Amino acid sequence: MSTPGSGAGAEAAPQEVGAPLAEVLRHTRSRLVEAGVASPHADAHSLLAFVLEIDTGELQRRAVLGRRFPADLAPRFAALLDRRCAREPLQHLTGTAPFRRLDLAVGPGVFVPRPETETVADLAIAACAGIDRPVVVDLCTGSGALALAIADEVPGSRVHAVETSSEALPWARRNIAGTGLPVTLHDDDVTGDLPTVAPLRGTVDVVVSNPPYIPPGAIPVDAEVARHDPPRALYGGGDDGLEIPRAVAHAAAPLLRPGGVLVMEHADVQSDALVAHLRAGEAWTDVTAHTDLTDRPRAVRARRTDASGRAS
Ligand SMILES: C[S@@+](CC[C@H](N)C(=O)[O-])C[C@H]1O[C@@H](n2cnc3c(N)ncnc32)[C@H](O)[C@@H]1O
Repeated sequence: MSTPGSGAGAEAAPQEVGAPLAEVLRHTRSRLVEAGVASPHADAHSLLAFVLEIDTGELQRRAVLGRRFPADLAPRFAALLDRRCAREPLQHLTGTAPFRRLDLAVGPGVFVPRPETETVADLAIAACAGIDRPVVVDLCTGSGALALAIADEVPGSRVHAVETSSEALPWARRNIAGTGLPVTLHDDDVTGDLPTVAPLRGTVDVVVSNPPYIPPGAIPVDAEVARHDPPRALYGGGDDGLEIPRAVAHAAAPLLRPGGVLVMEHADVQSDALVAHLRAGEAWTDVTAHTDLTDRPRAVRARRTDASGRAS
């Protein structure tokens, strides 16, 4: 079948002739398959639902699938489909990314929050259990995903978010304003002294982070990631990609109170190295590796010792 954007004289795509939505979905899915999109079925539903301004759930209903595509929406849909086939992230096209109970605004300049980071949020939220009005710091916040999820799910929490990228900061600001959740945003660099959060030193209950951690040589395979996630959000620095994660641990130690908890995401191959790094220092105890939903070790959790090196 010919496709929109495939040149002069091309056969009209089903949406251009007002075909039933089921047929438009099939056509969309096959274009996405041809383009090498990893999730063609889900993306076809999301794109079509987005343009029709309905829920993806509604698109599953037989009565809805039999409806004809509104011809006036065809140019917009064709343009979005072409962009998705050129491997622009779906979330940049719809302008939002779901993260736990939130829909966050995302686009060029900010990292798109990933489902696996929801497990990291779980660990941080669990670490807040039983603490009255816990103080939480999210280092390398990007869109604000972890900070906002914790503010949303831990009532009474006082959450601070740190980010250094001038391109990412406006997205975090926008999400904080859009959700109305109590998160304080700091423009600061985790590789420095973090003066903006210095007043919190020794008082923080939980530090959470999904920092950049990809080693320099490991080019992401997905075009969406390689071309559209900001390089600063991806590459962790050093031969092993752990320069920034180590800086995060270094910055977290003075912020946390004795007994406070650090939770940090990393790549599966980095688990042993990061666990060993934290165990080697005096700042941490109870250092444990945690798996994601596919059972790969993707996060480390550690407890702050007291000044004498004991867990409090
Ligand atoms: C992998 S992204 C994660 C964003 C967000 N935490 C999430 O899970 O969606 C890493 C973030 O760290 C930020 N970052 C990189 N280096 C930093 C630094 N030295 N200080 C503070 N933030 C930094 C990047 O700009 C990016 O937003």
